Amino acid sequence: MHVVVNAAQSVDGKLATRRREQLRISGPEDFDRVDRVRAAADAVLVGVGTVLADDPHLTLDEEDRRVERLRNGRPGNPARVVVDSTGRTPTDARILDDAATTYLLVSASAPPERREALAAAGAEVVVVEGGSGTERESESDGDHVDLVAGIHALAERGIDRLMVEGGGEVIYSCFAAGLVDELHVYVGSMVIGGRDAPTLADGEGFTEAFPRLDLVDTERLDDGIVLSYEVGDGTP
Ligand SMILES: NC(=O)C1=CN([C@@H]2O[C@H](COP(=O)(O)OP(=O)(O)OC[C@H]3O[C@@H](n4cnc5c(N)ncnc54)[C@H](O)[C@@H]3O)[C@@H](O)[C@H]2O)C=CC1
Ligand SMILES: Nc1nc(O)c(N)c(N[C@@H]2O[C@H](COP(=O)(O)O)[C@@H](O)[C@H]2O)n1
Repeated sequence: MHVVVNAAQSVDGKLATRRREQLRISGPEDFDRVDRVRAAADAVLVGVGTVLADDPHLTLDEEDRRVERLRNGRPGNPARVVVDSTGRTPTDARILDDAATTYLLVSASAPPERREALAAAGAEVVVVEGGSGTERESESDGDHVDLVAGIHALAERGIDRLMVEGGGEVIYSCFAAGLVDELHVYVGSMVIGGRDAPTLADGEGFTEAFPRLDLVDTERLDDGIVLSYEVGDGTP
């Protein structure tokens, strides 16, 4: 599985305001780049925090890209994935419409009635059992789906290339589990501030074994810059 993380942040590293309201950090040029990254992916994954805050759709904006995918024997839109331990995704969330397959990765603690309601609303609910650990961390408590096992379940469903679009809790967990191959960060020319505003990587935070990144590209778009990294093997 190849995992690409993409996010837009302010200069001070925030993904949104302290109120967790969706905020336009980038502009049309960057949204087009994001659309290209989505088009190359088999699935786009977010955490339930992002679904509750933004109600994203996560489909392709450009019809030409959908047509090209169909021509190549792929679904028009990539599948959508929500990491949602207890099944908090609203049944009327935009992500559950019929524009693409939507997988909800829940943990065994998700109440059966929520699983049933979400399946009835169109989701393919996948119960992720606690799996094997990784070199860094494996999480499978009530609030955290084991991402290693979750990614394995997605691979079994034919997903080879996964784009992770946030938010900060899930991005941190992906790094903590050693799953990230590429990181693309759009840095918008603004300051958001706020100690409680979500950042690119929240969660517990690292105190050692910090993931090391190789800067492989920079690109000026809109009034900001895209930084593209490959994730190193952990040696400084
Ligand atoms: N600027 C940008 O590019 C983006 C900004 N955002 C912003 O980020 C905020 C949402 O981010 P967060 O609150 O961090 O939520 P999140 O989207 O990272 O979801 C976190 C939730 O997912 C669930 N979860 C299940 N398994 C998990 C695991 N293994 N690791 C982590 N979480 C797991 C937990 O319930 C957890 O509270 C919103 O304000 C949204 O607007 C979100 C996406 C992109
Ligand atoms: N790349 C990017 N730039 C911004 O300025 C943003 N605010 C975001 N936010 C995330 O994009 C997703 C929206 O998806 P749909 O347009 O609904 O398909 C969502 O996850 C936002 O948090 N991204």
